[in-house]
Amino acid sequence: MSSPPKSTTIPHIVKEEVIASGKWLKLEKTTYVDPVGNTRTWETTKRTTRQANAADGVGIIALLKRTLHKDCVVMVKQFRPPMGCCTLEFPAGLIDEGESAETAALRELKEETGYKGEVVGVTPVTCLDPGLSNCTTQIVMVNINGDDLENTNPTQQLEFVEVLLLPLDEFQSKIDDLMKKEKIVVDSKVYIYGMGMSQAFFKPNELRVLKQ
Ligand SMILES: Nc1nc(=O)[nH]c2c1ncn2[C@H]1C[C@H](O)[C@@H](COP(=O)(O)OP(=O)(O)O)O1
Repeated sequence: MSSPPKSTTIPHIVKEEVIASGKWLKLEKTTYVDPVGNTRTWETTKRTTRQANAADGVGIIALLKRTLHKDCVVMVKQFRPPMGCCTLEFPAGLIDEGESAETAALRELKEETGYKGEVVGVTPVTCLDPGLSNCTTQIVMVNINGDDLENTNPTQQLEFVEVLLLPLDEFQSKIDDLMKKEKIVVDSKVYIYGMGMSQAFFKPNELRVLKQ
């Protein structure tokens, strides 16, 4: 015998109480009503730095294009305190006050890698880890003319960030090689991009036979 259907409600936030706050982050107790009308709580982290009507930060998929070279994705390796080890990530950073995602992306790319790029696309605001935090990002696609004089000997402004160039057509396998060689954790956006690239390069027709 099936149980009677529960009434459905539009889930919504009731209140947000700050439990702890630091310079960069705060922890809140979020009280909300769930889809069946029950009032519940959730532990939520938020950045204190978010600018009005903007994502918290940008991630940058930067493609270095040079004559007689394979196109390479510009990656950064750095020690990340929350992980307690080095990570492999797309260049990224927080959006400053009054900045657009595009401007923040070109600024962060220059700071972290030394390259000067040109924006060719930008995603909508996307969430990063919605079970943990309200943190959002916009991913900005950037092309870098590696033949341009200003990009032939790039000088980064952050000494603790190592720049790695990974060929686009071997992106996933180069990452797998790196992970075998050293203790490094790969950002999930990066690995998923690699899986997508492998699909596009090596199994481009497989998707067509799949039903929606
Ligand atoms: N959660 C954080 N804790 C900190 O102690 N400091 C933090 C946090 N998040 C950002 N920052 C600091 C570190 C940098 O000095 C600035 C700017 O970071 P940005 O380069 O924009 O972003 P990432 O490259 O993603 O660190 O903020």
